[in-house]
Amino acid sequence: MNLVEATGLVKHFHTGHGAVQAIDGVDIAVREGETLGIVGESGCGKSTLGRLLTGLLPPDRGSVRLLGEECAGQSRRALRRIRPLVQVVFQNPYSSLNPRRTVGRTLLEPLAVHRIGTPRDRAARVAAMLERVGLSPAAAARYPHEFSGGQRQRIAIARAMMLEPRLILCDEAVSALDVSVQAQILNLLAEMKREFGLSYVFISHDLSVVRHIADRIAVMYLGRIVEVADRQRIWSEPRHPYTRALIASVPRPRPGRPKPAPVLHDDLPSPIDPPSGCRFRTRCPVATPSCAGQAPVLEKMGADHACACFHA
Ligand SMILES: Nc1ncnc2c1ncn2[C@@H]1O[C@H](COP(=O)(O)OP(=O)(O)OP(=O)(O)O)[C@@H](O)[C@H]1O
Repeated sequence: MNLVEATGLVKHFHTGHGAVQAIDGVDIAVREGETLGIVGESGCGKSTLGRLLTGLLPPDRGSVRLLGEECAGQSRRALRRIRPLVQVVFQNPYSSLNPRRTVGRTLLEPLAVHRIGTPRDRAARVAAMLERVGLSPAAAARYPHEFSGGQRQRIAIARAMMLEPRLILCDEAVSALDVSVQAQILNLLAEMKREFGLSYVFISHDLSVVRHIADRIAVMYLGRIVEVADRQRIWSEPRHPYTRALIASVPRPRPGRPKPAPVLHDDLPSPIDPPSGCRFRTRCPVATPSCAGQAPVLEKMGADHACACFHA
């Protein structure tokens, strides 16, 4: 079953330089209990898509159905009912936690806003959740600056869990952490998913991170999904030249070997004036003149695998 179903999503941001085509024709679903990874270079539209899929941002066009309910075009009041089911963990726990509030107050707040439980129940829930994420209940009396980066991300996860959500958007949630701490947080997220039957939309520019946590991976390029498949298939049988380039650029340290040359040399073209037809064609090693015409659409390449490339 699908927890989220998005079709025909378009989101442009109007700036002094023109309209940024952040999302331009995306169809994607998030299945119940899955982790959907979204990867792509910085500026491809990952965060915008994550915010659209979780109802945090309204699309210009298209539909987002969350648990069967249409989010697009709904009033704030109507959205308030489904909001608690969707929570977010951002990249930077330093800025996403209020430095002037104790951890306990931060965790209590969502319960108080939604009038859940008595004050005593709420305090017990906070203590239990702190323990669940690997912190002491005594952490409730302390302030964010007293914790390390990894601990703060545990607090952010605890806060996201307080309202028993069905879906958590993790936007570069481990990108600011050291590799060993990243692994601990990824393990915690995986445990929480199993235990609470959660789904995640997991956004990262780092394919090697997404590979560890995602069940399915959607690869984005300039506002569009160019390939989507289960994680093994994306890794072992990538069909889109952009996916191949991303995989080739994942560093695989081999002692004594020189570092490979970068695969994606040029910068991402401007999302204000993207290339016609296939948007990747200006950087693509297999592009032909016909790629400048029609834009390729996602076509089925096998079970649970789709790719938008004329040469796939
Ligand atoms: N509020 C906004 N106003 C104007 N442009 C925006 C806004 N939000 C995003 N953009 C632009 O939309 C495009 C997609 O941004 P988005 O943050 O979704 O990409 P991303 O892949 O998540 O990149 P990053 O990893 O750098 O956040 C970028 O060109 C960005 O500058």
